[in-house]
Amino acid sequence: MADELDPSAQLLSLRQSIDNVDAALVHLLAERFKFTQQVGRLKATSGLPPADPDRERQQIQKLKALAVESHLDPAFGEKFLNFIIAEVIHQHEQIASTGAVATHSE
Ligand SMILES: C=C(O[C@@H]1C=C(C(=O)O)C=C[C@H]1O)C(=O)O
Repeated sequence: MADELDPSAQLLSLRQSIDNVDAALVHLLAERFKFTQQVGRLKATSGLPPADPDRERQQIQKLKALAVESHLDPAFGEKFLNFIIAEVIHQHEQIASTGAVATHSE
């Protein structure tokens, strides 16, 4: 257990767990963007608008309830989801106008 170790070993162990969570978040976000890009292509070929405010409101409500259950600040959960959704809408606009999402690799 991390709390049986000296402080520097505890810090290392906790940071390894944080790194694992960060890696999982990146993988989950990459999967989410793969699906949202499919939605973007479907909307573009069907003439649907990039944003769907009703769906966004439903998602925010669901996520805030989940955040409360999970002892996460619901205001933070809302900000986080809105940040992701804004990027998704931007990508949907790009797909509608150019047919693809601009890629960034560093
Ligand atoms: C992915 C969609 O497009 C947009 C992005 C959303 C999201 O990232 O969850 C939700 C609603 C839309 O504004 C969708 O319509 O489902």
